Amino acid sequence: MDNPKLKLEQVNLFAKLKTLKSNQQGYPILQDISFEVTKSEFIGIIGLTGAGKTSLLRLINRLDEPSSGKIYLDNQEYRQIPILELRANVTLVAQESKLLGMTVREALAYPLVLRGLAKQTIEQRVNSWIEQLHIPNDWLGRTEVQLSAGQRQLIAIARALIIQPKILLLDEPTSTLDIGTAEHLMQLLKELTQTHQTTILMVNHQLELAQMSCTRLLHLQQGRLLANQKALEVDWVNLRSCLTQAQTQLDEEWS
Ligand SMILES: Nc1ncnc2c1ncn2[C@@H]1O[C@H](COP(=O)(O)OP(=O)(O)OP(=O)(O)O)[C@@H](O)[C@H]1O
Repeated sequence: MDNPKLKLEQVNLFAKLKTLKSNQQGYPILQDISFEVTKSEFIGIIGLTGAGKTSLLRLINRLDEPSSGKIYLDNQEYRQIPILELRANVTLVAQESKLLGMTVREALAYPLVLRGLAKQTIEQRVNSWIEQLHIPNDWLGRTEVQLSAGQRQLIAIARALIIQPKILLLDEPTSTLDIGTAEHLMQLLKELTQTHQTTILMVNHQLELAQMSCTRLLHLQQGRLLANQKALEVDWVNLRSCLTQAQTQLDEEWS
């Protein structure tokens, strides 16, 4: 793959536990992860509970550092990139997002205010995303406590889209959305990879949504990359049944 946008090279992540002595290593969370992602790709990240999906997104957003191995953005090693510059290009929407006591409209505008954009530009961009995401007007004056989990999730996604990052990291973005809203969002995100060359990495347990949007699938199993496959080459029926079976078994072991 020529000139990859994002590249992970033999990345390992071990748990940092307070109880460990200085010469001890925590248990492995991610092991020997290597892959490359180019512009405009829509990557689905799947795997059972605890497979390491969120940990992987956190590393790519540099909320955590790899214990060993390297991550590159446009051939520049992550640690060489100033953190604010990195986060302006690589934005994470976590599973739980906060609106910091602002109203929805204020929260949507805030990242653009921080970037010093003109008031009119901010208003135009905010209104455009409100329209594209079908956000009803009566949500705009509400604060976090007046929103449902699904409404909060959609606002968090809107806030990330408004920044227009080069790489968008989504951790289970549809987990609390109704199916119609989820499908509409997948369609919008897919268009964004084409119109803005945005690269998307999305953790999603809902395989049918990954199937409708993703161009490639990364399958994590117990912290290792089990498969890195083009979406068109994935046997979705078989994958769905394997994952369901394995998750049931895992749930039984834990109960
Ligand atoms: N801060 C941490 N310290 C120690 N262990 C952690 C930490 N965060 C995650 N882990 C462990 O790392 C493993 C991977 O967790 P992670 O949250 O990345 O999984 P996941 O695939 O996102 O799971 P889920 O689908 O349940 O969200 C789990 O065994 C978890 O217990």
